[in-house]
Amino acid sequence: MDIYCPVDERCSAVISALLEPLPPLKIQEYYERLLASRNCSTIQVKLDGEFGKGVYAQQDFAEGELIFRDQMLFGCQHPSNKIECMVCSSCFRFIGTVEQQIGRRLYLQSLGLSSSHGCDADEKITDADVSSDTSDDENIGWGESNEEPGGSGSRTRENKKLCPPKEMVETLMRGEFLLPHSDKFLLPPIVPCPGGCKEVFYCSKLCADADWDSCHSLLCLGEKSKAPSRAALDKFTQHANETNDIFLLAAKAIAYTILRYRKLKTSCERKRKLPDSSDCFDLSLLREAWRPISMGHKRRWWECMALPEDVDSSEEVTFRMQIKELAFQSLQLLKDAIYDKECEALFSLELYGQIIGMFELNNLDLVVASPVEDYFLYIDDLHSPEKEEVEKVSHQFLDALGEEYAVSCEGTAFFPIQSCMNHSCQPNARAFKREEDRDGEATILACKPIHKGEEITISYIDESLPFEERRAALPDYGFTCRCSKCQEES
Ligand SMILES: C[S@@+](CC[C@H](N)C(=O)[O-])C[C@H]1O[C@@H](n2cnc3c(N)ncnc32)[C@H](O)[C@@H]1O
Repeated sequence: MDIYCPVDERCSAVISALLEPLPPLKIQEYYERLLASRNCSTIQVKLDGEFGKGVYAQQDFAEGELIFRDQMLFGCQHPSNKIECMVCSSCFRFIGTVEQQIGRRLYLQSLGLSSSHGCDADEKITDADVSSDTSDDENIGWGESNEEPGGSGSRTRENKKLCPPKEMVETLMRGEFLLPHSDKFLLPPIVPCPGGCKEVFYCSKLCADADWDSCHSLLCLGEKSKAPSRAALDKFTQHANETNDIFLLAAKAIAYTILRYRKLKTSCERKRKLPDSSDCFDLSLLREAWRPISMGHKRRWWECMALPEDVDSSEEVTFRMQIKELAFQSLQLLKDAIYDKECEALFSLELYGQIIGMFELNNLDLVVASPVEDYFLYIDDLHSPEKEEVEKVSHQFLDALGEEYAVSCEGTAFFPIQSCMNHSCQPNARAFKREEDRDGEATILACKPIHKGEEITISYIDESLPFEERRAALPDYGFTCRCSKCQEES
């Protein structure tokens, strides 16, 4: 039996209005304004081609040249990755100090929370975990504090990596113990959430305020949260962490639209010198608030999701229904948490499915390299005898961190311009982070010379695969490739 969502029925006219495509000229104008606001004149988004929107070169590019960097609209770090590294929740730069990054990870590792210890990867980490008094040292693989750091007599436990003394890890976390040469790898400070939650941190007040205004004020679990029910929000977040973090992105998109709608309405009322008509719904303002999301290529999540390999095609209908039910469960939890009467249509299963489908079809992996890696590589490059001296201090931490000593920040994000780039199995560009790209922006580089006017394409898959394998990989993106290489090879 299909799922019945009463909001779908009540808000059908508003939902249709929000999903109605804009005329091509309006779409082009939107991207012209977006690119102008970012001072980006090297590219253009047009609707000329075979596959809807596409990105086109406005100048020649040499091989290897930067074409553009794209600021994300919504992004999140994978919950399990939050254990491994601490980054700004807005721009995804690493924050704090190299010592704090190492100390925090060793501390959480000792609690058995690090994924490298096979713990539940989706376990929620809060500042409270980091600062809690762990009196039960029996469960922890600390080295004895009175021994030489990393000395052979240190106490270890089965399946635990050797950890430096607990006191040393704690002083490292508190910034009281400095590693040699760490001053060459300075990071922005840790700025707490303005709402008082211990779930997110920032690199600056600017990032904290921007995220608060954009969506976090409605999704914060702290005391100053504007969410109507923090308890319900907690349940929603737990459900997303346990099932699929794509729901966290969908919540950001909905919170963002509600907050934009409220701001637009307030400024409109001020301009018109109207009294505060707080419950008078204005469809044109909701459409305006929704515009950045309306631009993304969309389909319903449960319809566009590729069938996993372990699901037989005879089970397809059941599988898609289960996915739809999962989305409905998540939506009910979100609705309990941040419901807004005027924006009720955003809590319809139809729009929720379309938003998640948009992330499924367009998202790019978010990867930011770790400064901990830079630090240990720098130490490795030092010359004797300084290298040996420094390693006496640094190696105990490297050993304790283990093989995966420098985990990158990993997550998923939706980028407004990059998501307009079509796929080709012979692409002329690629999304690739250079050494200097240390934040969450997408970086698009030319991988061949590109001439002004040419369409800029990337490959969504490994384009070196043979035709059949490429064809098998693309259903994840919901289409069959019709690029010139595929047309020739088919
Ligand atoms: C990430 S979007 C790219 C932007 C999209 N053209 C738009 O209008 O928003 C991916 C979608 O574009 C279309 N597309 C991109 N590359 C294609 C290709 N090589 N062959 C066929 N369709 C393609 C498919 O509909 C695909 O689901």
